[in-house]
Amino acid sequence: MNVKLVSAAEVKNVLTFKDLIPLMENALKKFSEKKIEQPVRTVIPVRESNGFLGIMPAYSSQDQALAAKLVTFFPHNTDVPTHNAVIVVFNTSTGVPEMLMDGEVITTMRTAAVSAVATKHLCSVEEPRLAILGSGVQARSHYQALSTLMKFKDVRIWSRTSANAESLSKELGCTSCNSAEEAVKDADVIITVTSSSKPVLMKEWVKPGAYINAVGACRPDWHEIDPALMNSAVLYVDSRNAALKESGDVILAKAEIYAEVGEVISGQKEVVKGKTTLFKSLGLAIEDVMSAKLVAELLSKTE
Ligand SMILES: NC(=O)C1=CN([C@@H]2O[C@H](COP(=O)(O)OP(=O)(O)OC[C@H]3O[C@@H](n4cnc5c(N)ncnc54)[C@H](O)[C@@H]3O)[C@@H](O)[C@H]2O)C=CC1
Ligand SMILES: O=C(O)C1=NCCCC1
Repeated sequence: MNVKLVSAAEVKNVLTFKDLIPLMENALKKFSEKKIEQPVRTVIPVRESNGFLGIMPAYSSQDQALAAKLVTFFPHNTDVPTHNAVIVVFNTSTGVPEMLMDGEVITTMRTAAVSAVATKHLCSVEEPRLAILGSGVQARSHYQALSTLMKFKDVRIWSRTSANAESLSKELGCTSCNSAEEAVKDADVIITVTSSSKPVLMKEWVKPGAYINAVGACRPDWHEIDPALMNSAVLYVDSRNAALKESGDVILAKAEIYAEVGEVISGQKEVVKGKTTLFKSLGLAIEDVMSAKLVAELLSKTE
């Protein structure tokens, strides 16, 4: 077996949001058009660490892309990232494994790119006030991704560790806030990217008509969003099947799913305008598979 290893540095060198955002838009569209082979991910709990191993395969015949991501989430990690991943890329004619690629950078970037796509379709405010709850890897990548699509009137960041919020705010040229309520006041776009298993965003703090990218809380007994907010917002998801199995935000609130964001992109569903709107992101294998194919193509051009 002759498998090419692709490091995180090599992925970082070639992957851009300029390429990734339209690619994720196309991946979400194809997923909701049922053109993708993808089960809901298998999750192996590692209870001693309150973490898990996720197994995420997908295949796109149209793109001749076949791969599987193995991703771990250990929320209490301090010296290493809380999320680590590898992607195995297979030859679609023979099934022979061809690449073993870093999946952490791809996960970091593709997740933010998906939120940027959802924001483009579901938020109509020209120069929004942005609030970010959380100050980790996804907080930074979400700011970077959305900044490629829009300017912000102002940006406020809250984190349970104020020093981390201050540090990221200084890095990005934003304002750090001492409470989530202060951060989201009058915000047009809110991004929740915490590892909290209890709500960090309450309905009464959110301006009517605001748009929320809810990215954390990927287990059925974890939630980031106040159930009252889940039940008052127009709810979009990346995958109905994944949301109904994995999303505590949806399950615990018994919230009604209006549409997959891919159904909006493909024109199967109209956007409901003028109402508080929430996109619940869980992460789809096809996002990783298409990202890995792009990285492989970009790397081949540099050889
Ligand atoms: N939807 C998707 O496709 C993906 C979702 N995620 C999720 O996004 C979230 C953020 O991921 P990363 O930024 O990579 O993690 P990270 O570990 O880099 O950052 C986590 C952030 O959450 C905060 N936090 C942790 N526990 C908290 C609590 N109990 N209350 C309030 N804040 C708390 C931390 O202080 C930190 O600011 C995680 O829940 C992760 O599982 C991650 C990758 C993909
Ligand atoms: O899609 C992913 O990759 C992940 N989603 C939820 C948190 C773990 C990684």
